[in-house]
Amino acid sequence: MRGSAPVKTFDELFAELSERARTRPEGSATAAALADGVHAQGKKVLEEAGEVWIAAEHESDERLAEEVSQLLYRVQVLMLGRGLTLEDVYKHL
Ligand SMILES: N=c1c2ncn([C@@H]3O[C@H](COP(=O)(O)OP(=O)(O)OP(=O)(O)O)[C@@H](O)[C@H]3O)c2ncn1[C@@H]1O[C@H](COP(=O)(O)O)[C@@H](O)[C@H]1O
Repeated sequence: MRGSAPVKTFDELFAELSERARTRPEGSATAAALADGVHAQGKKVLEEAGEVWIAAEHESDERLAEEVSQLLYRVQVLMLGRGLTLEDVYKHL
């Protein structure tokens, strides 16, 4: 995640990634991750979850926050890969 980017919410990121999924612009990390398929998207979720765990036990608050942001990103990519909406998830909260 780019540290100097303006702050955005979970919903705002999902809207941005949904647009990337729709338009698939060249150079988009999201478009590439979506093209990789659900198996690869799931592996990324697991990888980032492991990094969150390690950061929680051994690293700074800032590193942990960065890893959590990447996990949230990877979860959103997986949701888009499977065609889930935020509402599909929020109804279970
Ligand atoms: N928040 C993120 C974000 N978090 C992580 N990543 C991607 O995940 C990569 C880092 O993941 P890893 O730790 O797995 O990295 P790595 O395995 O060492 O490197 P890779 O070979 O996977 O790139 C970054 O290089 C990005 O490609 C993200 N890519 C995009 N976003 C946001 O998504 C939006 C759309 O981005 P684009 O799709 O690139 O336009 C923008 O707001 C971005 O800030």
